[in-house]
Formats: sequence, structure tokens, C-alpha cells
Amino acid sequence: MRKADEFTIANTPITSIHLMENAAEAFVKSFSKDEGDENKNIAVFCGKGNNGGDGLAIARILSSSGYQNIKVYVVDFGKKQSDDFAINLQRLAGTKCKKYTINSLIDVKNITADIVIDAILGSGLNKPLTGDFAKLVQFINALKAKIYAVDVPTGFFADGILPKEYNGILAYKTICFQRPKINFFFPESITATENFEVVNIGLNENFIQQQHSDFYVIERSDAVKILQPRKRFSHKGSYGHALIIAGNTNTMGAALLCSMACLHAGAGLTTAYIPETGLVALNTLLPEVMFLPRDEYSRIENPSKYQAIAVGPGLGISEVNEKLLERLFDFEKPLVIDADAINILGENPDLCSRIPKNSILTPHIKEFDRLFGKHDNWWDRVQTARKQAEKLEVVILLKNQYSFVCAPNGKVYINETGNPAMAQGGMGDVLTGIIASFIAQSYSSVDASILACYIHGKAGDTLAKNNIVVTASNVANEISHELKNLICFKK
Ligand SMILES: NC(=O)C1=CN([C@@H]2O[C@H](COP(=O)(O)OP(=O)(O)OC[C@H]3O[C@@H](n4cnc5c(N)ncnc54)[C@H](O)[C@@H]3O)[C@@H](O)[C@H]2O)[C@@H](O)CC1
Ligand SMILES: Nc1ncnc2c1ncn2[C@@H]1O[C@H](COP(=O)(O)OP(=O)(O)O)[C@@H](O)[C@H]1O
Repeated sequence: MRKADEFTIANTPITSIHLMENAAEAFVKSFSKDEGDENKNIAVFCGKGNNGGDGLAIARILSSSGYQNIKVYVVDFGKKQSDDFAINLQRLAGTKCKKYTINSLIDVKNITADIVIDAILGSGLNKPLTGDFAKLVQFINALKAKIYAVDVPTGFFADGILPKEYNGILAYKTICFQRPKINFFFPESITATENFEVVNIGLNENFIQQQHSDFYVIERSDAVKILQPRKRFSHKGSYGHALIIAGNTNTMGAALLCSMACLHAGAGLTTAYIPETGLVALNTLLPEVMFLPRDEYSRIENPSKYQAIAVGPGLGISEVNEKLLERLFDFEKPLVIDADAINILGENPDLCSRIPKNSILTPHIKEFDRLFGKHDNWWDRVQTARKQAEKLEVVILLKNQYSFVCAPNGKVYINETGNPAMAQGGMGDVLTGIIASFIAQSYSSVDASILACYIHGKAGDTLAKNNIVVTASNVANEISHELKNLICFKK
């Protein structure tokens, strides 16, 4: 972002002070949607860097938009002020905002506020908060006001490992500029900010797109680009045959959900390789899906007839299933590997080197740590996922509220769709079925993972508009509709 600031300033008529004005205006636009009451007491805390400069401009714009009770507190603990901070301090002079300076903690005693705008330190944070900064932040948190942070909550690192003990601002919402900070996607960030929103401030988008980055947020346009329309004169053979190896006596539902999702995501043919005990349920629930009986003596006779094989949901951990997995590896065809198939790998790490290239592993956090070792923070976990994806030449789709698709070339695609209504068993089985379906339809492993993650969460988002909980089968049933919506955006 810093490079994009510099590029935009150097190559467009926009100056840095203009950019700060854009940022402040974008902040106010978002803030005033949430906080329409112009009579509330608003305290704007400003450091002396550019984050503080934003805070000063925000205070001025709020005041000129009709907010009546704005107090600006300039935090002056002896740091040098930035040029744009100085300009905005002058511009504040003609407004109705009341300005105070905090030179030491003695100056904060009588402060009260309904709303705090935190513009003390932003992305310039280069070390954890200590001394007066830490104490001031503690004081602000104790005000029990609703805190809106500008760009980054003071004390929160935008990237890198987050300290175990967070002592920064506890924001209700962070309104950040142009791109989300990578650390907002990790669960640890919930202590720093309950919500975040990204606002456009007019940085040069072409330049941002051209910048090298290993992290990409998946956008609807990416999914639209990947998704291919179904063709005239196509037939079921055009959309591939997927084999779902899943289910066991007590977990047959996993196989059904996975097969159901595979069907609704468009595979031409789907076969469930499940124990005989699942046959009646399969035929009753999913008459379109074919059955291949699975027991310890059965074999997949002709693996080449399947364009995609998914293995793991509700499979069970046993020696028989370990042998089954090994035989699948011998086919040397990319697999979708989920749930118990990952747990089997966790118990037999030597098998990892035999995973066929371009396979897709879809662990949730526990499966991931069982396979690759315990991690005590998400930054490290994602770094391990990236390294292992490169080393094993596979896609690792690390599932969470925000999922991370780690490609074999080291790139990480972050999925933002999905919501807490989806936090229910079987949801991952559905994701696996969707991926298998896309692989059967000839999408690459990376594209299939990106598209599946996006559409899975999007289906959940649509359903959550009218439901507090959405079940896995509801999501599976919604997939085809979401794909249809997406294809409408294709030119
Ligand atoms: N081009 C621009 O002018 C733009 C800048 N923007 C704002 O600029 C911010 C970044 O501004 P700056 O780079 O000036 O940095 P900050 O305003 O975040 O921080 C100011 C200074 O604080 C010091 N500092 C870092 N960690 C500290 C700690 N733990 N305790 C005490 N002091 C510490 C550093 O020396 C840093 O230079 C962004 O977060 C955003 O709010 C936006 O206005 C967008 C455009
Ligand atoms: N709060 C949430 N926000 C977004 N996605 C969620 C949320 N809770 C669950 N999901 C999604 O649901 C899936 C759960 O997968 P998993 O834990 O493997 O489920 P199961 O093993 O029960 O099938 C993941 O794809 C995850 O991203």
C-alpha cells in the first residue's frame, strides 16, 4: 500500500495531502452510515504521523457535515510530526472542533465520549506499544465508548506474527484504506477489531494489480473469470465423472452431502463409493448418483474412467482405509483429500511424499495441525501451508472463517465469502463435493479450489439473509443457483 501511495502521488495529479483528504472523506462516508446521530460526543485521538493527519481531516469533515460535538486530542509524546499532519492541523483551526493536546497522561483525566475515533498510530506501527502510548490506549479502551479505528487499530500489526498479549485499541470497527490488512483475516484480530470495512481512497488500481504480492483476496470478478458456461451440444460426458470415496456406518451423511454438492456443482456423472449400508439412503436422497459398493475386499477397477476422485469425508480411520489411500496414490492422479484421509496422512506422515502432484488437501485447523504440527498463531500456520503446498506441489485449502487457498507456486488466495450461520457439521463435506465436481469439469486444481471456496461461502451468504443457521444440505442445494448468478456477470 505504501508503494501504491507513492506511485499514485508521483504519477497522477493527486498529491499526498489530496490522498489524505480522499481517505478522510471515505472514512466519514462509511462512519456516517453507521453513526447518523450528529449530537453524540465524538473524541478523535490523533497521533502526529499520517494516521493522525487522517484523524484531523476526519474531524474537520465530520464537523462540516453537521456533527456538533467533536473534540480532537492531539497525542504529543514528543514524536516528529508528518508534513500532512501539520497541514491538517492548520486546516482544523477554522472549524468548530475543540482541540486539546495530550502531553502526558495527566491530560486525559476528564475525557468522556460516546464514540472514539482512533487515529493515533496506523500502518506505521513498528514495535509493540509501551510507556505512555500503552497507558493511553488502556485509558481509551476503559472509556467503554464505541471505537472506530482509522486504517488500523493503534497497536495492531497489519502483518506478521501478532503478539500473544494484545495491548492495543479494542475497536468496534476498523475502516481501512483501499485493501484489507492481511492480519484482519486471522481469528486473533477479533481482539483488536470486531469488524472491518475497506474503503476506496483513489489509489492507482492498475499499479496495485501489477505489484508483486503473495496474497490475493478472491473477488467476484475472479470467480466470474474462472467459471465457464455450459456449452451447446454438450452432454453428460462433457462435464466429467466424479468418484466420491466417503462415508461409513455412522457417518454416511458425509458421503451423501459430498455427493449432493458434487451433483449441484455440475459434474456430468457422480458415483459414490460407499459401504453397502448406505445404498438405500443414497437411492432415496440422490437418485442421480451411482453406487459402487465399498468393503475391505473391493477395488476401484478402472480409475481412469473418473476425471475426479475425492476421498475422506466420514471415511473412518483404519488400516483398510490407509491401504485404500495408498492405492489411490499409486494411480498418480490428482485427488481431493479431506477429513479422515488427511487424518490418515497425519498418522502416517511418510505417505505425504506420495500424494499425487496437484492434489487438493482441504484441512480445517485441527486436521492441519495434526498433519503439519501444532501452531500457536495463524500467521505461522499460513506460512507452513504455503511452504508445504510448494514442497508437495499440491494445493492446500486451509479452511476457516476466511479460508486460505495456498497454491503450489507460493501464492495465497483468501476467501471472504461465508458467515457464522454456516458453522455446522457437514459444511466441509459440501465444499469437498464442489471441488471434486469442478475438477471433473476440467478446471485446474487452483481454479477449482478458488471457485469452490467462493461459491460455497456465497451460497451460505445468500441463505443467511433469511436464516440464522444454514445447513450443509441447504448450501449444497443453493450451489447451482449461485453459479447461475455468477455466469450472468460473464460478458
Ligand atoms: N499517502 C498518505 O498520506 C496516506 C496515508 N494514510 C495514513 O497513513 C498511515 C500511516 O502513516 P505513517 O507512516 O505516518 O505512520 P503512523 O501514523 O501509523 O505512525 C507514526 C509514527 O509512529 C511511530 N511508531 C511506530 N510504532 C510506535 C510505537 N509502538 N510507539 C510509538 N511510536 C510508534 C513511527 O515512528 C511512525 O512513523 C496509515 O495507516 C493511514 O492512516 C492514509 O491517509 C492514506 C494515504
Ligand atoms: N463462520 C464461518 N464463516 C465462514 N465460513 C465458515 C464459517 N464456519 C464454517 N465455515 C465454512 O464451513 C466449512 C467447514 O468445514 P469443516 O470444518 O471441514 O466441516 P465438516 O467437517 O463438518 O464438514 C469450511 O469451508 C468453512 O470455511
